[in-house]
This record gives sequence, structure tokens and C-alpha cells, in this order.
Amino acid sequence: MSEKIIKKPFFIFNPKSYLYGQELYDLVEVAEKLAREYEEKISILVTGPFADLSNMVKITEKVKISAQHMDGIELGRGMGYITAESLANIGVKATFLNHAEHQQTLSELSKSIKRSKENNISTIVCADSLEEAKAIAKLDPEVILCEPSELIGTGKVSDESYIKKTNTAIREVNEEILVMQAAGISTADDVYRTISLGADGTGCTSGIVKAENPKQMLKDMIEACVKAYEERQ
Ligand SMILES: O=C(CO)COP(=O)(O)O
Repeated sequence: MSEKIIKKPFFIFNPKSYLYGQELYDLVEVAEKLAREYEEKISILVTGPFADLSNMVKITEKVKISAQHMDGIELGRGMGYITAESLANIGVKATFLNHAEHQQTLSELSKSIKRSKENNISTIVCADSLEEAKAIAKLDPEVILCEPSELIGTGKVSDESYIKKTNTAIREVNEEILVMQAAGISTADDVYRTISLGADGTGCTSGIVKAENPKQMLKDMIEACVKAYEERQ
């Protein structure tokens, strides 16, 4: 069993392929400062391109660094694949799986989740619909990210009924799974609303990388996550 490294509430900054190198590390350092300041109050994760992960791990202590994808193969043949061992070896603590921009079949997902657990890597598995979320919940990932693909990058967020329905459906299958709600999160108010509606965590890509001041937006979103969760308790 993998040791759980993600606690409620959590916030994931997921710069995808928008950023790399120093521009990315500058934001990772902002996230690290906040993770130290709010250590008891929030888990903060940042994903990165594979080539940047090792450098990101070196400049962080409290922020958990996540891969954007991981394959379920064993060590051996597998040209161009990413193994759990290679990520764990450099200190990566989590991985996204089945993102709308890097989809996997249920059978591939099941293998990736198994290999992640064998290597103490937390899994954040994306689901595009209520039905997909229920099917993925049976595979026992650490986090399910409910993220309707059509909202990604639009600045439009899931409606209240979708958030509540998916939160409940996942917890009915397995109450240990953490529920993340995202896609279209573009302001600190979006973060506050999502957590207030019962999500364990949320996150953002374009709302931060395209903001006038990405560092400030990252800070505002993380603080909104802490505030909403405290008020919910
Ligand atoms: O795909 C996403 C994270 O998994 C979200 O993307 P946006 O924040 O740009 O909508």
C-alpha cells in the first residue's frame, strides 16, 4: 500500500507544457514558501514536464512534485515510456493519470495505479464524467480529479450540481478517495467556491500561467483554498 502523502485540503498547480526551466522554478519557489507557511493547513503539489522534475524536487521540501503521466509497464523493454521506479528514484511523490490531454484505457490505468502503489507514488486520476469517475473509483486511486474536458482552459467551471453529484458518487464507492474538482478555475473565488461545495482539493493551469501576475494568482488561490476549508470545518 502506498503511504498517503496528500492531505485535505490540497491545491495542485499544473503548468502542463506551458512552462519549463527557470520560469517554472520561480513559481515552484513561491509554492514552496506557501507550503512552509501553511504547512499544517494545506498540501501543495506542483506538476512538471518530465525533464524538469529532478530540478523541481531539488528546490522543494514541503511541496510535493508530481509527474504529468506515468506508464504501468515493468522495468525492461518499453522505449519512450515512463516507469514508476524512475520517478520514485528522483523523489517524485505523485503522478497524474488519464488526463484529458493524455488519456489511458481502464486496463492501462489499472496497471499504472498498481505500479504507483508498489513505488509509493500517489495517483491523481482524471475523470471526464460521472460514469468514468465511478469506474475509476473501483481502481482505488488516492485522488480522483473530476474534470469535464470541455471546460479545460475556458475559465468556465463545473456547475454546483455536477460537483455535488460527483463528490457523493465517488465517496459512495470508496470514502477514502480524495475528490478534486477542477477545469476552468481562473480566480481565487473559483477556488473558494469549489472547496466550499465539498471538494477535498482543486487546482489550476491556465488561470495561473496566463494571469497578469502568476505568482500573485498562485498565492491568492492557495490562500482561498485554506480559507474555504477552514470555514467549512
Ligand atoms: O486540465 C487542467 C488540470 O488538470 C485544468 O486546466 P485549466 O486550469 O487550464 O482549465
